[in-house]
Amino acid sequence: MKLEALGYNNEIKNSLDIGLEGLEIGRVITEHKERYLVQSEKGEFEAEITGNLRYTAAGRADFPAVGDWVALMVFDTHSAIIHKVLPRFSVLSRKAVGVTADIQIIATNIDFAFIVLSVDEDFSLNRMERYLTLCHSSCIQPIIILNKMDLVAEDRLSELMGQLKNRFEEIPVLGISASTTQGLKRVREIIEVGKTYCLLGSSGVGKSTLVNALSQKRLMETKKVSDYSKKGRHTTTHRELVVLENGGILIDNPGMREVGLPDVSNGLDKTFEDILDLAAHCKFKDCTHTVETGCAVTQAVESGDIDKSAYENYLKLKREQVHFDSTIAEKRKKDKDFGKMIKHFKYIKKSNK
Ligand SMILES: Nc1nc2c(ncn2[C@@H]2O[C@H](COP(=O)(O)OP(=O)(O)OP(=O)(O)O)[C@@H](O)[C@H]2O)c(=O)[nH]1
Ligand SMILES: [Zn+2]
Repeated sequence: MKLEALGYNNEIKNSLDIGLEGLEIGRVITEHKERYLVQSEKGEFEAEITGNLRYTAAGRADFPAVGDWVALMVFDTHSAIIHKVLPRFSVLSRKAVGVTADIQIIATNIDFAFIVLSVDEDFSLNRMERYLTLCHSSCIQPIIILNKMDLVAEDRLSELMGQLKNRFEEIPVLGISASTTQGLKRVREIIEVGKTYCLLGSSGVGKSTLVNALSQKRLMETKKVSDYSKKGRHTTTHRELVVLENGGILIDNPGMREVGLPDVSNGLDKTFEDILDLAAHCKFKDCTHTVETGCAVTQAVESGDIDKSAYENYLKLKREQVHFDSTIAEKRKKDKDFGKMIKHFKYIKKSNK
C-alpha cells in the first residue's frame, strides 16, 4: 500500500528531519499495551518503541498513538522498532482516568470529525457545542451528522436541521439514517481521498452503525494480529484505522467513545466567538460576564442578541475549564514539591556522610 493512501502528504514529508535516513515511514493503525501495529509501504509491522524514546518521553502524550506517523527500523518481515513520532497536526485527547491531570491521547492527525447526534432524546445543542469545542481545541474540522431521520416526520426533521444550522452557521449539517442508509450517499461524497476522519457522539446515536455502513462491514471486522506475535502471545486486536472504499481514512477506537471535556482553553473561544467578540466591549478587562455593570455580554443576552442557553453553556464550560486548569496547576506543584523533597533528602544524605 502506498503511503499516500494512508494520508501521507508533502506537509508530513517536509516535517521529516535529518537523521531518519534508512528508516521506514509508517502510520500507527492500532495500539495495545505499548505494542503498535504500523502500516508502511513494505507491509504491516508489529512494533515497539526504542528505549531512548521511552526514557526521554515527558509523559504519555509523547508515546505513539493511533494515527501517528512514525519512523521505524525494520527487523524482519513482521517486526520493527519505532524511533521517532513525527510532528502531529491534530491531537484528540482526554483527561486520563484517575485523579491526576495527565492527558491521554485517543488519536492523532485527524482532519475531520463527524459529530453524530440523533433525532430522539439525544438531540441537544449544548452537547453539540461541547463536541465542537473539543474539535476546535484539537485542530479537527467538525461535520455535524443528524442520525435516525427515519424515526421522525419530515416537518420535525426540518425543524431540528434548522436549529442546528442556525446555531452552528458555518458547520456542514447532514441528515441521515444509518440503518436505512438514507443520506449516506452525501456522506460518502464529502469524504475526501487521503483525509482522516473520526466519529464523535454520545452512546447510542448510531456511530457503529454508521461506521459499518461506510466501511461495508468487512473492513471493521476483527482481524487477528496474533499471527505476527512470535512470542506466542495471542492478541486479538482489530484495526482502529482503516482505509475506506472511496479513499477516505477512518479512525475508530474505544477511546473515542469516552471523550470528556478536554483542555478547552482555545476551543472555547472559537466556539463562542460571538460572546468573545462582545467581551472586548465590557467595561472591565477581567469581566466574568455575570454580575458586572457595563458587561456587553449580559446586555446582549438580555436584548436577545445572544442566545440565553448558549450563554449559560458558555459559563458552565468556562467553570469546568477553570477547574481543570487548577487540577493541572496542582499536579505541577505536587511534582515540584516532590522534586524539592528528593533534593532535600539527597542533601541530608550527603551531609551525614
Ligand atoms: N431507527 C434507527 N435506529 C438506528 C439508526 N442508527 C442506529 N440505530 C440504532 O441505534 C442503536 C445504537 O446504535 P449504535 O450504532 O450501536 O450506536 P453507537 O453510537 O455506536 O453507540 P456506542 O457503541 O454505545 O457508542 C442500535 O440499536 C441501532 O440499531 C438509524 O438511523 N435509525
Ligand atoms: Zn462582560
